[in-house]
Amino acid sequence: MSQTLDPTVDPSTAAVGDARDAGVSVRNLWKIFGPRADKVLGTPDAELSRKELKAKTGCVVGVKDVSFDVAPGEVFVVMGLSGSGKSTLVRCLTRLIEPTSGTVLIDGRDVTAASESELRDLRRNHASMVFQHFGLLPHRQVIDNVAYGLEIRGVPKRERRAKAAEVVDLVGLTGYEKSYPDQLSGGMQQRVGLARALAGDPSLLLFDEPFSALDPLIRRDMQNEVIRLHHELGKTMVFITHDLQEALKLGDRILIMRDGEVVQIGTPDEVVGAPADDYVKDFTSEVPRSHVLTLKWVMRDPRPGDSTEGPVMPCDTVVRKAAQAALASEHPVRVVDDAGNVIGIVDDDAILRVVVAEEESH
Ligand SMILES: Nc1ncnc2c1ncn2[C@@H]1O[C@H](COP(=O)(O)OP(=O)(O)OP(=O)(O)O)[C@@H](O)[C@H]1O
Repeated sequence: MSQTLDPTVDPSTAAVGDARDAGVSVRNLWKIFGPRADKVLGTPDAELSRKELKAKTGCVVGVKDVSFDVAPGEVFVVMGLSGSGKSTLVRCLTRLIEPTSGTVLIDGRDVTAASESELRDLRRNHASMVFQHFGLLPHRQVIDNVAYGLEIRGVPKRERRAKAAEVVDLVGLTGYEKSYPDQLSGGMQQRVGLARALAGDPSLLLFDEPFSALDPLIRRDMQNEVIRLHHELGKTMVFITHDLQEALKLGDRILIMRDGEVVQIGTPDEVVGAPADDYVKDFTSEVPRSHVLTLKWVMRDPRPGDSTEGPVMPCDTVVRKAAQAALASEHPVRVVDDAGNVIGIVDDDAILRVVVAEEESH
């Protein structure tokens, strides 16, 4: 998909000035719920575990010192178990929940310093949210649900209907413009929610577990829909899920949260190939590695006597995709970087080790 940021740069130490080019930039974000929450920060209590802090002060840490950047056009997934702080984090981005401290920039604009009217402008025109519960207006037809945000903005009827028709078409709902929400299946209602979010042409889409309540097959369709829309529109997306498969499928990078904190930020292959700790390892243990790991993870250094006749493949080729051609060739695969330089060699047994280990774990 899009270009990812350099994972070796620790976002918590990168200068905020660098963040102006990011689609979203978050620095040292905290949200503490409870009485006198703002008194906790800057004291040793802030270092307590979530459980200890709750016992001592009655406050709950929703988000704890979180920093990250999302590149323009990137799909950034926030993943974690229930209660890990995902919803709080994404709501802090547009201040639907007021952060206790920290900064958030969206398209270079400082959200944390924005006035009420600037916030309204941000939510209407720049950052749209898609929720699990669609929040559709039951007495309005699809077309008017989709156009609702434009209506609030004061866009004339003819213009907003034309724009709504365009996005209804984009999400595959042509023919249902005059239907009412309760005449649609869950998946179709979610498409209306998507269309509504897209109607204002925001640069950023925020998804809060939008597909969790859908049947698995419909859910897969909707994930594919998001991928297709991303290819077509290239918008920056922050997508929350507790489902690792969904995270791996959609994310250019994944942020894994636990108890309000960041445990790891990485590309899907980094999260599966080099989990930051046992928590991430547990999460990823069921993942079919050949579907996620790229040749970069299984190649060895080139040696002088290596055959130069094997197939050439880019280092970001997923092992499963490489397997057939690799195993069919008598010569090992030559792995190349973007410039076409051979940076590694993949022998058959390296491929088989991944594939066989996967078979054994199932
Ligand atoms: N308004 C609130 N007041 C007090 N505590 C809250 C509030 N909202 C959330 N919390 C707490 O903050 C923590 C993070 O909650 P959050 O809803 O962000 O997690 P989540 O990862 O999105 O979970 P889920 O997947 O279940 O929605 C939880 O411990 C939750 O109980």
